[in-house]
Formats: sequence, C-alpha cells, structure tokens
Amino acid sequence: MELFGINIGSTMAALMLGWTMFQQFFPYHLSRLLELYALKMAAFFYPYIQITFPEFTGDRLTRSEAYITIQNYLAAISSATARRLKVDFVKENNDSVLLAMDDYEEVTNVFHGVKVKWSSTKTVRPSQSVSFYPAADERRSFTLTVHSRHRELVTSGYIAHVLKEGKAIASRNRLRKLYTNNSSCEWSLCNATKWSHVAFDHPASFDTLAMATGLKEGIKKDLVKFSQGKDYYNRIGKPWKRGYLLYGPPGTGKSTMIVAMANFLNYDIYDLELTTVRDNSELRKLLIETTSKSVIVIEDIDCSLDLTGQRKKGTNGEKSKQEDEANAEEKDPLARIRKGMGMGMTGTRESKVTLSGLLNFIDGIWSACGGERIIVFSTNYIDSLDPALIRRGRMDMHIEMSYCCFQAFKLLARNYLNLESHELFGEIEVLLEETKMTPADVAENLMLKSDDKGPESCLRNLIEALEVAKLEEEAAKLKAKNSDLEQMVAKLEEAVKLEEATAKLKAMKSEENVAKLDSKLQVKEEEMGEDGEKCAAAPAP
Ligand SMILES: Nc1ncnc2c1ncn2[C@@H]1O[C@H](COP(=O)(O)OP(=O)(O)OP(=O)(O)O)[C@@H](O)[C@H]1O
Ligand SMILES: [Mg+2]
Repeated sequence: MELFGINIGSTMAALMLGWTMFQQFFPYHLSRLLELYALKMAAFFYPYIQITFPEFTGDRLTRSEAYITIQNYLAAISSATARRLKVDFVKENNDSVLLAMDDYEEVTNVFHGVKVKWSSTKTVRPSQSVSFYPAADERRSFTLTVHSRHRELVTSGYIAHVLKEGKAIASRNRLRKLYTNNSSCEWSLCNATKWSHVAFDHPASFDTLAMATGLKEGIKKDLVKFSQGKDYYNRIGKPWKRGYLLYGPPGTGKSTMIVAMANFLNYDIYDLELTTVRDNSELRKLLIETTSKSVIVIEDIDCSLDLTGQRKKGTNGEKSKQEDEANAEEKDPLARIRKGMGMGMTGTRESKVTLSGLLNFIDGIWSACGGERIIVFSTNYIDSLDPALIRRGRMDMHIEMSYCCFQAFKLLARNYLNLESHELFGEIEVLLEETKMTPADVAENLMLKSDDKGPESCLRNLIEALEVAKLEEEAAKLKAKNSDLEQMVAKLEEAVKLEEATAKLKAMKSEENVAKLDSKLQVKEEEMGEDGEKCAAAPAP
C-alpha cells in the first residue's frame, strides 16, 4: 500500500528493525535516561495525567489486590467494546465464559460525564538470573489516562468506584480455585507464579460428611466464628488465622472434611506439597503468595518430611544428617556438587525445610500476611508428630476422624439410599458398635451397583461385610493372643532348659569334687603307709 508515494509496509518494517536494534544494542541505562527526558518533554505539550497500577508490589513478592480488582472491572466493561480479549475461565455449571482484557488493549470508560482511558501494558526484560532456561521477566500493569483538569474527580471518586465495582464483580463471578505449588525450578519459567490452579468444584459438604453430629456442629460453629472474627482477632492482637489438625485412620474422611470446610466458607484451597519446597525461604515465599479466604493444606504431614527426626537427632546428640552429608562430601566430590545444586545424597532434589521453618510458616511473623486463612494438617499417626508442631495455638483444634458410628451410618444411608429408617438398622447399629469399619468402607457397601436389587440388598451387603470384619477382628485378636502364648511357652521352655543345664553342671562339679577328694585321700593313705614302714624299720632305743 502506498501513501504520498511512500510504501507503508516497508517503512513500518524498517522502523521496527531500527527499534529492535536500538533496544538490542543501546545500553539499557542510557535508553532509560532517554525515555525519562522524552517523558519530561511530553509533559509540556501533553495535558493528560497517567496513573499506573502494576501487577506486583513489594519487589515482586505479592500480586497487587488493586490490579486484580481493576482487572475484574475492566473485564466487565471491555467485553462489549474491546477488540482483543482473552478467556480467563469457563464456568462449568452454566457454560458461560469470563473474559479479560488482553495485553496492549485499550478501553474507554465514562464516569460522571468524564471520559477516562484504560490501557494494559506488558514490559518484557531479559531475566538477570543465570539459568539453563533464561526466562523473560514480564511485568504487566494497567494505566489510567485522563485529562489533568479531572484529576480531583479521578483520584477522589473514580478509583474508589472502580475498586468497589471490581470487588462486587469478583464476588459475583468468583470461581473457587484449587492450587498446588510449582517446583521452585519452574518459578522463573512460569513468570514467577509459585502456584498453579484449576477450578475447584468438589461436591463434598458437611451435609455429605458422615460423622458424629455433635462434633460436626461444633466444627461448623467454630468456622463461622472464625470467618466473622476479624475485629475479635484484631482486638486480641493475633493474626486472623486458625489451625486444624485432622487425624485418624485412612478412609475416615480427613480429605473430605477439608473440602467440606472450604465449601462451607467459600474459600480457595492451597494444597501444599512440602517435599517440593526446597527450603524455609521458599516456604515463606509460597505463603506470601496465598490469598486471603483460603484453606492451606498439608496432607499426611507425618509422611511429608522427617520433621520430627531432624529435631530428635539434634537433641539426642546422635549423628545428624548434616554430619552425614559433610562426611560424604569429604569422601565424594560429586556429593559436594549435588549439594550445590540443592540435591540430596540420592541425587534427587531434596527438601531442606526444617521444623522451625514450618513452625514459622504457621505462626511466625510472616504468617500474618493477608489474614483470613485456615491451615489444615492431616495425618494418620498423630503420635509421630513433634508436639511443638501441633500444640494449641498453632493447631487450635484437634479433630479425630474415627471409625463409622451409627449416626454417621444413618447420614450415609440417607444420602446413598434415601433411607431414613429400616428394620435392618438395629442389627447394623449393634454390629457397628462391635466392629471398626471406616466410613469409606461403609459408603462403598451402600453404593447402589447395577446388579443390586435395591436399598435392602445394599444393607444386607453391609451386614455381611460387617460380620466378616467382626470375624476378622476376632481372628486377629486370637492370633495376637496365640502369639503371646507362643512367646510365653518359648520362654518357659528356655527356663526349663536353663534349669536342666544348671543341674547338670552342679552334678558335674560334685563328681569332680568327689574325684578330687578320692585322689587326696589316696595320697594321704600312701603317705601314712610310708611313715608306718619307716617306723617299723627303725632300731629300738
Ligand atoms: N466421614 C465420611 N463421610 C462421607 N464419606 C466419607 C467419609 N469418610 C470417607 N468417605 C468416603 O471415602 C472416600 C475416601 O475418604 P477420604 O479421602 O476423605 O479419607 P482420608 O481420611 O483422607 O484417607 P487417607 O488417610 O487415606 O488420606 C471419600 O471419597 C468419601 O467418599
Ligand atoms: Mg486423605
């Protein structure tokens, strides 16, 4: 295409090439200086003010709440006018999409008759860090441009209006999220996001959670009190957070309880995989990037890291892990290199998160960042945890998830079979008191399968399973008793053998003594015999 005899295509290409070369070869600090003077010059002729809202604040530690709120507001106003939008989320339940303004897009908005312009920008700078995968450092921001004569209106009224509307839109469109932490070596690749997420859409709730009614109601009340307790926590001078420790055998509903809690409060879940966190500082960074109104979960905390072991080894004066590593490093230079790369003795990336790091994560100075957070630990073996980790104040409520009781069974029967009562309930109640069966097993038996005739056959299946479980428990008890008896018999046999051996020894000793005495006697007799002969041979005086 030609305009005034100039080929626009080639001119544009030449300009872009020139700009790229300028960026590539012109020293960065000089270009910044040039930019600064250009802006000063422009201010003389350009009667507009600009307000920038960057995505990250605090030296990239936290994502700005204002940025997120403005993003929501702009998504709502730009969906009708902007030319380039990106899909943020698809709502599964009503098939609608949530749109967001794309990078470098502009929209205008009118407030009390004043026109303001919003633009989204992204600056990309090469990463300063040395890495096998050099990643670009992307910084996004929204810029608000308005004529300087409306400065007062924008700063005092419009921005507050945008933030208020944005928050309302966010709570209307709120799709809850289930987060998991990225391995730290991916952090730079994912443009500094430490958490990945999917839409959180788990149907478990307190209505479907089978457990003793009193305990369940107590937990619900506690959660409500927590979520409404902002002023209370401020007054008593504690960060607005609460810790729950869920413990009990596998299949008793610990994970289901976590989901029920999040659904009850309408919170997001951050599922923290502790083994991929390299050290305490990374743990802190992860915590800072969690948002408020969230449940931070560490499942199976007893298996996550050898937290208790680290302390025991330190206090008992036994050889510590660090000592082991130091010795290995002396012998093997490769071990030193592995350590430098954050890898363990086995060659895999090993976590150096310590008990104290975890304790700080729960209730140190940094734990107050954000507020309104629930921390949940789950474990199968509460006794193997360090007492400091689960003391009251850190884990405020200890909840035992135990085997299925009759109340829990009735809830499962209502949910799974739509049954309020049945003549078989009495028999099941007795069997549940006599045996230990997890709610997971009870639920499995109550599930209608294609070949089942109806609810009654499910109840009979459950009775059968309970009877089998009861027999197995009794057999196990007998076996345990049997092995106790076997051990006692073995001990007795050993004692008898010992006694026999002692008697033999005694007998042998006495035979030896008799033989010795005999030989002594013989010697004496011989001596006496010799003396008699001497006396007879001697001449009479
Ligand atoms: N108390 C319960 N109420 C309702 N359903 C339950 C309950 N406990 C277990 N279930 C059922 O059993 C399944 C497994 O339960 P869940 O994963 O919550 O157990 P868990 O205690 O977390 O086990 P683990 O210790 O092995 O992680 C769930 O999908 C749920 O359907
Ligand atoms: Mg679980």
